[in-house]
Amino acid sequence: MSNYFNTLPLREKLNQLGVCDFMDSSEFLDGVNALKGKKLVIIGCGAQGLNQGLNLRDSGLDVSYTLRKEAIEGKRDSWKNATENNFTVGTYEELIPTADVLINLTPDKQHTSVVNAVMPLMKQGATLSYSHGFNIVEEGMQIRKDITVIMVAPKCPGSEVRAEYVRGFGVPTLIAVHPENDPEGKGLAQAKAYCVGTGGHRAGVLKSSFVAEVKSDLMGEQTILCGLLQTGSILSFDKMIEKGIDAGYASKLVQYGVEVITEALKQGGITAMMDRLSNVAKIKAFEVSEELKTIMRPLFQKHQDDIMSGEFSRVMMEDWAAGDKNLLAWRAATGETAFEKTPAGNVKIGEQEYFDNALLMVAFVRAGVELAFETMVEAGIKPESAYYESLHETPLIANTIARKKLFEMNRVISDTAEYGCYLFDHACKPLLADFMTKVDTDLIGKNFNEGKDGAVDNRALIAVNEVIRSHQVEVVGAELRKAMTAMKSIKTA
Ligand SMILES: NC(=O)C1=CN([C@@H]2O[C@H](COP(=O)(O)OP(=O)(O)OC[C@H]3O[C@@H](n4cnc5c(N)ncnc54)[C@H](OP(=O)(O)O)[C@@H]3O)[C@@H](O)[C@H]2O)C=CC1
Ligand SMILES: CC(=O)[C@](C)(O)C(=O)O
Ligand SMILES: [Mg+2]
Ligand SMILES: [Mg+2]
Repeated sequence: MSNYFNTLPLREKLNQLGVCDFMDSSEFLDGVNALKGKKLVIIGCGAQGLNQGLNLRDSGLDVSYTLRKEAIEGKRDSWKNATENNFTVGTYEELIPTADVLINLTPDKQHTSVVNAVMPLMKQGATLSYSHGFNIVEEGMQIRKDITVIMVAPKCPGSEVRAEYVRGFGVPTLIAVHPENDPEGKGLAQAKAYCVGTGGHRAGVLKSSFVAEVKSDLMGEQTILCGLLQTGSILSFDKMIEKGIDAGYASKLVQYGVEVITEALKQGGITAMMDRLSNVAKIKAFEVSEELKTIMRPLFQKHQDDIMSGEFSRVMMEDWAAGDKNLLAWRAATGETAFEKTPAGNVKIGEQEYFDNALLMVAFVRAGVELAFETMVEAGIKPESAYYESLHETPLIANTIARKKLFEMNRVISDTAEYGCYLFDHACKPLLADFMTKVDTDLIGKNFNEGKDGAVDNRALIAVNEVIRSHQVEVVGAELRKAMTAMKSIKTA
């Protein structure tokens, strides 16, 4: 097997990277019909497996789970997840031959061995589905020619796939049919129905490609979504401790602050988030974020370049082969950070205080979202896709941090995302060392407006507003949010 993307001629690479059609709600009028009465069998019952299955069942589809023997015999968590939710669970031999659609929701590092094990058991003309195209794109997995291969990739953690559905909304989703495996031409209709089943169609669906999904998904998770939220949280917390801010307060400000701040982002983009600050504070946060963008841009570009060339996946697969040596060491190190070890204090922090006392975090979010968006678009990812992957998903990741800090984020996201998150974090912290020496408690820990009379230069303010509002992520975001009429507010701390 070899990297599928790298075997393509440039013309075809560009062609597949550029596949991105926003699907109008009228495309989903047929609901889940294309899958009604069909047998959906999910392999794996973890973050995506359980939550997608719950949504699909609530949408009227027939869902069961197949697990490896050891998981069933050992009554592992995946077995408990499925049985406690009253799903039928069976071995590969029992369930796979009955599946019309086999949904592979095992970790990416297991895909080659799992797919090789299940393929001989699949019936003629069945469909194999993925929620991330790594195995197809980066490893060049070959699937039997009678099988239809589709992807339905929710742009968010599994827990939030469920939470948004229960709220009556959904999460933006990328769907695709692998061009090498669409023998009957039914892939797209099935992917659309699947998306209705998870609720994705209420938030926005892009007709994408395996290639475009992989090259954007890896970038988002490594940089703004997980990597930078981790770096920003740790640096913000450490600075407050260094400057004598109460540890319980600092812990709470960061843990819940990311959620409060990014909730504004989700509702109204960077503009709404920045508008939560006073005018003086906004100008300051703008300047800080511009500086952060300058410092971090080369790192964002390196991540995107390594993702495009296949270097990232090559190195990560070496770690898979080494029994996840780096992943496990980095996971342990994250657990030892002072931020993780300091519980949120029992102090009241008002909603507005999360903005006023944390300009640095607002600046990190603006810088990270814009950089991820810009870097993806420069690399050939379409703006709509880049928007979902950078701006819309950030609050959905922040929700996991609010629950149980970086531990919870890294537990819920895929191992692939977790690996990339640590990789970025380890490179980013040293890059920001000089910058952080200049940061004081006016930017993180105390109210920036305190002791200031609030006066601003009108022209400076107008110029800052103009830069923020005219950024392409804001323009495309305003358009995409028009389709999000069912979006709900999240109750934050
Ligand atoms: N995590 C997320 O939120 C997101 C994940 N994705 C994608 O979804 C897919 C699933 O990821 P995720 O939900 O994180 O996975 P998890 O790690 O949460 O769950 C994996 C499941 O697969 C089972 N499993 C693990 N190894 C094997 C194996 N060798 N053979 C059979 N079953 C196995 C596990 O059960 P057991 O070990 O008990 O057998 C578990 O139920 C990936 O492709 C990922 O990229 C996409 C978007 C977001
Ligand atoms: C949550 C999600 O979309 C990620 C970050 O891509 C993943 O977990 O792989
Ligand atoms: Mg993702
Ligand atoms: Mg991912």
